Amino acid sequence: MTVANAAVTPMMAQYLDIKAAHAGALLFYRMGDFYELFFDDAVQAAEALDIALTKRGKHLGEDIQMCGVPVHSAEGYLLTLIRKGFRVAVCEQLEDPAEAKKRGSKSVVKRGVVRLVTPGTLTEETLLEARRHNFLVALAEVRDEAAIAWVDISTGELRVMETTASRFAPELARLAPSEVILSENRYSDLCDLIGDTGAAITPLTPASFDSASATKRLEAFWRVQSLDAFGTFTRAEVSALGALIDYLELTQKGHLPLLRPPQREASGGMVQIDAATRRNLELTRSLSGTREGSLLQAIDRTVTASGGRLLEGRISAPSRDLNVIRDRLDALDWFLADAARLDRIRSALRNCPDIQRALSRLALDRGGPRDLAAIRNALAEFPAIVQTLKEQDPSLLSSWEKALHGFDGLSATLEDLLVAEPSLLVRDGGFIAEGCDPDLDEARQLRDEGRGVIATYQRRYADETGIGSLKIRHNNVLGYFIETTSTHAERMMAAPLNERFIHRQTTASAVRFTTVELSEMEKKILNAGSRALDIEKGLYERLKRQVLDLAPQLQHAAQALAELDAAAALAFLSRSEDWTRPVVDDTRTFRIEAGRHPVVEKALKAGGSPFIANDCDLSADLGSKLWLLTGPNMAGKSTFLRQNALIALLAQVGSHVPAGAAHIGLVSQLFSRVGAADDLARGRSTFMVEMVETAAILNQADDKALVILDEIGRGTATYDGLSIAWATLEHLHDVNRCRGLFATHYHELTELADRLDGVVNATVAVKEWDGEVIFLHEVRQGAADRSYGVQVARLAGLPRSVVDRARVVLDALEKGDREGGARKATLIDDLPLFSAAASAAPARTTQESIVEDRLRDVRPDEISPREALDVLYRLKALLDS
Ligand SMILES: Nc1ncnc2c1ncn2[C@@H]1O[C@H](COP(=O)(O)OP(=O)(O)OP(=O)(O)O)[C@@H](O)[C@H]1O
Repeated sequence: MTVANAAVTPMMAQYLDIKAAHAGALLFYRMGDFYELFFDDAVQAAEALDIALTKRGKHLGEDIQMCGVPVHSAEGYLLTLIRKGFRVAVCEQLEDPAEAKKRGSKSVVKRGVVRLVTPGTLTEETLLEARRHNFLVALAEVRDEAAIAWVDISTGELRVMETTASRFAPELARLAPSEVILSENRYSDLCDLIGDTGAAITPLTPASFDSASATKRLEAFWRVQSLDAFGTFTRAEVSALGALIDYLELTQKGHLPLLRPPQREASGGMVQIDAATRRNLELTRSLSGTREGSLLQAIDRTVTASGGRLLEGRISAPSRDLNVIRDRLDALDWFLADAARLDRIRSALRNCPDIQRALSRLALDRGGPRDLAAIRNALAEFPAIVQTLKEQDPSLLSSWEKALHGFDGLSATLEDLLVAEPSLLVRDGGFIAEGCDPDLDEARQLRDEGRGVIATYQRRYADETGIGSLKIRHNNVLGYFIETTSTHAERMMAAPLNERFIHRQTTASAVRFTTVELSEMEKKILNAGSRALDIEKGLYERLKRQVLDLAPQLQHAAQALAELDAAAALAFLSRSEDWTRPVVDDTRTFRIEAGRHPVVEKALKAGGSPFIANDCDLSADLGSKLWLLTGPNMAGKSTFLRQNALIALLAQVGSHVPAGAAHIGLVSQLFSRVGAADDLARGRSTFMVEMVETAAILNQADDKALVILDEIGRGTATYDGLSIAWATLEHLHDVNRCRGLFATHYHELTELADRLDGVVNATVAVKEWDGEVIFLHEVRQGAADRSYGVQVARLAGLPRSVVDRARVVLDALEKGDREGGARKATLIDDLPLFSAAASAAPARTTQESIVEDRLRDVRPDEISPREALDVLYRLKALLDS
């Protein structure tokens, strides 16, 4: 669209044209050293960034709102805007303003959008989390087929998976993308589902998803005759991949990222875990949404960012392939076998910067000398790593070792040419080492000598004028200039000094001059400086080309480093936390001896308390095996449930496990639910959420599933809840025939153990002593005798009157239950409403018992009179407390 409006200045016309083509984004319009925003963009950005909103001129009679950010600090502002859900079109000047002037004084500098910054297409170090992937996901459907493709352009990873639309939600939960693209036809149907993941949603026209043109687009992108070179893809998969490439072309404006060929992922290859289970087990994020408190955080010992990203991916998608699991376990054991070897590899890896992200920035032309140095520094560690891996045995390790060869030439060139700590940006120069290029050395010498000469000028001018405070300074507007305070202005501007010193500027406190020789020397310095920079730029381009020529090999090597790091980190973890290698096979065994919860154990350890290990056996040759766990609140039921799920998951990640021994028959699906938390944001009640989630399990779990249900049914009236829990257990047992753990406060359910084969009662033991519960955290066979809720409430600090009253009500209810429904009502009616004080007697007994207990330990014959007095005071204090 061209704006033909006489009242509009040429620059404004250009702005409006560009803005019209990028309506959905804030337009960062480059003007000199600033990115300026106008109109509504300015209003939104000023508010989001908390910067000043100003006005400049008028457009169609209205003030033009405006704000701006300096180019050199634009990244920080971009980050804030992206985090707040904006997308930004970066519009640069495409020519030197001098060029524009040549076309006439009114000509506008050519400008164009060079990049559309969106959450899923970031590459800058400052905009990304080092240890997390930044996925852009495409959801595609072609007739009955569906597919999901995802790319992290900051690492080059590209994958695609055939799926069904009903599995979009769990896959999105696994990938936790920053941005999801989909056809605008499906926007309204899928908007909520994607919104739940917190990702930005970008609808595109259906043309972006057209599978026929997608094939051509993909073939052109990888310059191949046919996609068959990468495998066979369904039409939906091609559509999803094509849409990703289309969107990258749209956002990257000609700078295409370095992507590895698409890899197909089979959904059957990994344990299926839905969003609620992930949340509930706090796999990579805790319930509060942060890494803190998650399984990942508790076990991540990787020393490189790419190793960290790989581990997160593995925890999110444990394998169901026995060969994969065994290979990973073998690699881990190889590291464990030799402590020195493990430490050697980890210290070499620690020095390896993130090659994947450096490469991606170089390919997109957003890199700089520091990215070259990152690759150089990583390459320098390769020989030591290869040397260590040479002692290998496991097959996985030998393939990693092979990936690290073939970089000697590149490594030597980077070592020779780059300085130890180069600048971030090419334009800052100074990153090429001395002695590499005679022309560069000469230009630098001239420039530096010139600077030295200027220092001698300053001394000379001070002598000549007799002004000791005279200085030669430099700024971008005037270049080099001579400056004196205004007190000397008159003398400097009168004969004879004014013949030599040419006046340039007067400011409030100073006057500025130049001389012919100073201007000439400045020209020389500038010429030499820009010549040096040009030479450096040329060398940078050459080095970049050399690196990018080896990009596929470097990506492969980077992947090997990440794999090595993940294996070594899990070995290190196993060694330091005393974990064991699990047996994983294709049976339906599930036997864990002395299992622990890695996160709870870590928290307890920090507080100096031990974690009580527990066994669990859900092995079943045929049919179902379910443990029904009863026990008081706070006894450790939820911890026990989760620890068994996590141990199975870790085993299938290919990790050792926090247990004395573990034998896990492959788990296909993992489900974990807790009697619900409210989901008010989506307008669903506690109970509704609980039932929707339970329904999902009952409809999906197969006989290889592991199901963990924690107090299902608690969100409604007792008898309704009990009946639902009862029927759910029966269904899991008879229909799903899965392995599972079911924690409940409904003691009536324990009767099911007599009726259903394969249902076993277990309880978390407590000791009751003098009206107090003591948690033993030991899981034993059998059912809990009662729930101790009132005692636990007391421990929580409920007022004594309330606890006492609760005890009276509980007695009445239990008595009523024994004597029949009608009798219960009478008993409750009979309860004296204000008798809490009267019934406080038992509590008093408790206090006296403690005193008695202490007294029993006192040996009067063995203590001194002084100690006896102490005991007396302490006993008295106990009585009064
Ligand atoms: N095996 C264990 N060894 C030591 N401490 C444990 C163990 N299991 C649980 N705990 C401690 O007990 C606390 C309560 O555990 P958990 O939440 O699992 O109990 P719960 O029985 O599920 O309680 P509720 O029924 O109230 O939900 C934990 O925070 C932990 O500190």
